Amino acid sequence: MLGLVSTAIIVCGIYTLFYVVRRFNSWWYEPTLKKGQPPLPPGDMGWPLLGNMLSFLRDFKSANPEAFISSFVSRFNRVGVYKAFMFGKPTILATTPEACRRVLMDDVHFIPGWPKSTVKLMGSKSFVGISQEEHKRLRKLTAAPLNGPEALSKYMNWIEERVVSALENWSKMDQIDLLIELRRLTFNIIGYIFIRYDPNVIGALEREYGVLNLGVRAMAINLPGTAFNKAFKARRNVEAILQSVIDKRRSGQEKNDDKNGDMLDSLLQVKDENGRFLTDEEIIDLLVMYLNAGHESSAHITMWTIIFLLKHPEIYAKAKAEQENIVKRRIDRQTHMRFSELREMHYLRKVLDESLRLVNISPMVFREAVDDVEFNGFTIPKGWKTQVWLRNVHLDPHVYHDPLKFNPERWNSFVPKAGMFIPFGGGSRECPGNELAKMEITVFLHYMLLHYEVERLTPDCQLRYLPHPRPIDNCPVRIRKL
Ligand code: HEM
Repeated sequence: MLGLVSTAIIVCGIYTLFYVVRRFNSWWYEPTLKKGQPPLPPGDMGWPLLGNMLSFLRDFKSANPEAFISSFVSRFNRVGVYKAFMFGKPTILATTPEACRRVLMDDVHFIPGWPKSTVKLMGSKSFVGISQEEHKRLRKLTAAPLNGPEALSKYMNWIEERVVSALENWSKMDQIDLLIELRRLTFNIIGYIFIRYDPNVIGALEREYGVLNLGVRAMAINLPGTAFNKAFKARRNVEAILQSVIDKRRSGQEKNDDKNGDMLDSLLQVKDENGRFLTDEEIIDLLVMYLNAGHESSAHITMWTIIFLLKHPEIYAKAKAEQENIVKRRIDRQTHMRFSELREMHYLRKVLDESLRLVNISPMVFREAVDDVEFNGFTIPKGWKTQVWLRNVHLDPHVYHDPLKFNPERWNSFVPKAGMFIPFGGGSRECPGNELAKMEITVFLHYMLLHYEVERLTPDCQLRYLPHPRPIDNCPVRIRKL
């Protein structure tokens, strides 16, 4: 009898302890709401300190990353917002088009809320760390010279030259790791736009970025051997390289031979309303961020579009036929692409949109609520991080029919409502390189489809989803000229 009682006490004790530990984050972090205020969204704040990171990492290391958000939807219904605890902070997960749109478009109540690791690696003076006013000013300075039609038409032929020469070189090699080579190519392009072309500097930077990027979505644990620690060292090396580029440019030792100047020239010359120039630290942080954001995603999306095309020969054939028709319609013997031809590539545009929808290079983007915000009968509390789950919106069967199917034809009649198609984020923080990225990828596909045959050597390779979705072997391929 005594034995039974003590067993019951131990079981109750373990159960109570488990319950207390499991509820700890809620008790500790959830604010007391004012009378009449809607409740916090439903959800699960996981374990103390770790929160939901273990299940996030488990699902994103599995073959089914969708399980992470699905577990909230199945337990708490499709309400669009859930409470959680991620990257060491109480967090709201926004998962439907309506919720994502609300957060992305509301600059008054939401500011950037990137994890500490991202801010440390990109720099507190880059877009992920500066105030809204400063952000507006620097966006204005950098976005149009990068992404506006005039800038794009200026960059197009240079990009074309790089693409043609890369494909030619790759076709002479037995095989290449497609992602690694595409990354090199896109880094050359963004490097040229920002600091013009010095192959040694660009090559050294590109190697450091390979390491830096792996730490961007990692926990900010700076211990020897962690992804964050290695990335932090790479960031220091990048800083040193960029500082020497700036020093040479300031001292006139190294002149930019293009009379129009590059982005670094603009950043060195710009003054704010009080006549203050940007400091080297500010310029370096901006460059670190732009050079990173400006090559990784474009390389990944190009690789994935090629993978999808190879998997679907009928779509490949249609995309190729469109490019052949465009070339046939040229009245002169012109061999270069024309900027206006991009607008004629209706089918390729659908192929690209479908890749962007399926790949979700950034599963989510990060904001923070600066005030209590009401959404859908719930309160998003002031000071909480808010993750906008682009990935979930794009792969949600309530939004897209048969969402895991690569089907460019879906774009024939489907016009997405606000918040339904957000591969470049949205609002004042929407990707400032979106048109440049689409142009780079389109130019690449134009030449690949017309003049090359690509064979994927390991089509069944396992995938990895963090920090970005990719085959773990970086997609070896053989490329042959037709
Ligand atoms: C297919 C390629 C690309 C994809 C899918 C992509 C996606 C994104 C996403 C989702 C964001 C976050 C937006 C938000 O917070 O609402 C972003 C931000 C950003 N992207 Fe891109 N991007 C791509 C290419 C580029 C390129 C080529 C550049 C530069 C030339 C670039 C520069 C940036 C910068 C600087 C930001 C931060 C913007 C800010 O906070 O104001 N991206 N991108």
